[in-house]
Amino acid sequence: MDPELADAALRTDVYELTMMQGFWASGRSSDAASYELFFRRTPEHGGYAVAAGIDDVVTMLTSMSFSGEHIEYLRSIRLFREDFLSYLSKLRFQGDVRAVPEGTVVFPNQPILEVTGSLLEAQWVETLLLNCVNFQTLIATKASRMVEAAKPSTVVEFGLRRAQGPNGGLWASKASYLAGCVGTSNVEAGYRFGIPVFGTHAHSWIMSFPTEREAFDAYAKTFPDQSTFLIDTYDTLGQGLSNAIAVSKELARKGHQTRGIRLDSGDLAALSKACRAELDRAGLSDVKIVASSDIDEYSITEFKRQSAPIDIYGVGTRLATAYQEPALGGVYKMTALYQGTDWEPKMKISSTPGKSTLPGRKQIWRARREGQFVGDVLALAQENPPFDVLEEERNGTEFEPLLKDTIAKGERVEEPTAIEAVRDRVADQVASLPKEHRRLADPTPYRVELSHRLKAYRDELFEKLA
Ligand SMILES: Nc1ncnc2c1ncn2[C@@H]1O[C@H](COP(=O)(O)OP(=O)(O)OP(=O)(O)O)[C@@H](O)[C@H]1O
Ligand SMILES: O=P(O)(O)OC[C@H]1O[C@H](OP(=O)(O)OP(=O)(O)O)[C@H](O)[C@@H]1O
Ligand SMILES: O=C(O)c1cccnc1
Repeated sequence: MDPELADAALRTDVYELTMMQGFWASGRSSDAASYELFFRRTPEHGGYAVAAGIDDVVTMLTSMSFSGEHIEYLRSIRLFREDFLSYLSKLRFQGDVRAVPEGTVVFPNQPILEVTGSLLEAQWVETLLLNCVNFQTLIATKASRMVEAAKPSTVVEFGLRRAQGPNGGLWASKASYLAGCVGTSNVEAGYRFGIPVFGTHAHSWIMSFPTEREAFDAYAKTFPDQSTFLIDTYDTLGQGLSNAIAVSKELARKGHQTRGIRLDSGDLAALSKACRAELDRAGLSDVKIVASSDIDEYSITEFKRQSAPIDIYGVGTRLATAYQEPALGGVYKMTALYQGTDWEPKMKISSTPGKSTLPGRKQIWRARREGQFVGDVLALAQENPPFDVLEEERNGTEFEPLLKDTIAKGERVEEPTAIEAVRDRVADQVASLPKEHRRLADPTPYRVELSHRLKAYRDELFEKLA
């Protein structure tokens, strides 16, 4: 198992543990509750998000337990009763989880994941699942925006060195790959997840030789079929480009093929045009142009507008840190409580518009017509497909329930999906979302409706509580 996922029992806020002791001490350890994870707003006012981190949550929930050392530590902070610590040492997550499949395109206020189990267990897992799904969804969404902007060019993720710590770097590489990046520079991510790794070389390589030409020659000698020359250390369109062309021609004479050149400063659009023209003139049309340096989906759009012939974008900081909006505000809220014999709906009422929650266990029904998503309906879990809500869409429309059983009584329902299959799913999901919801500027909001029963349920409970 991935070491990041192996030891998650303490990946929680201490208030979860104090509440757990409270439930336990008041004899409520086995009272059941249902919670759902959702976010209220897509990052950067985008039209969609790509759900990620779900499979990792399933792995953590089905394997986590408090070790002897964990219990020792909890004892040392003098908050917990000895008999409660003994209870914790045997605790396993035994609840149920329903979730959208990893890589599903999702929208605000939809339950991405639902936990149903004892109050105590559902509280235990809150923080770790928010930590995992919020970050990976944030990065998968950011990566998807960049990959969409770059098409038909491709995006390689270069973020590890400026990511938020080693775990931030690792999960960013994974989320970026499943959202459509073609690879990463992060060797640990390659090792852990089987993601293709790519790389060029640094300015320091050039600077370590007396001349740029010697640096290129030495690299070409070591990697005759794998070289991408960084040409901007001294004079991009002067010696940089001509050295790269000379070395590439020599490689070609010996039956080898230079992969590319990399531009890392200056006007990347103008430079890429000049480089493309010179490379083509030299018979090196197969040599690709890689651009890097603070690139994001906005500058990629700008490069495209300027018809920059950039084949590959190397994107680091702004992807791995989701630079413009570095957190997804996903939350975990109680929707129902099992009281004696029946489920009782729960909702939080807020004076802030949009912050009240929707009560009850739910299902998301996604309508597709001719392969394209036309809208979603949030319904109560036990409802039949709410065809009546998207009435005008009914002809030829297929409704698919998005929340699937992923954990049943603490056991994984299905093996995790291979990363390549998740990547294919993301590609299919994003392609199924009509273009107007995908554009960066003022995307048309995707249609998400409530079923009549869910609306009535909410209004009734609101009347009762307000
Ligand atoms: N033609 C272009 N259109 C839009 N953005 C561009 C274009 N060319 C470069 N950029 C972006 O402009 C910024 C250039 O920043 P800046 O001038 O600070 O750095 P630089 O050219 O990389 O030089 P240095 O590496 O010396 O800091 C980068 O974010 C780059 O991606
Ligand atoms: O700009 P980002 O999107 O984060 O992409 C990664 C950046 O990291 C490297 O620069 P760095 O200055 O760290 O090393 P270098 O000396 O090899 O250029 C690389 O040259 C890119 O500019
Ligand atoms: O391989 C590269 O070119 C690379 C890797 C990490 C960061 N910047 C560039």
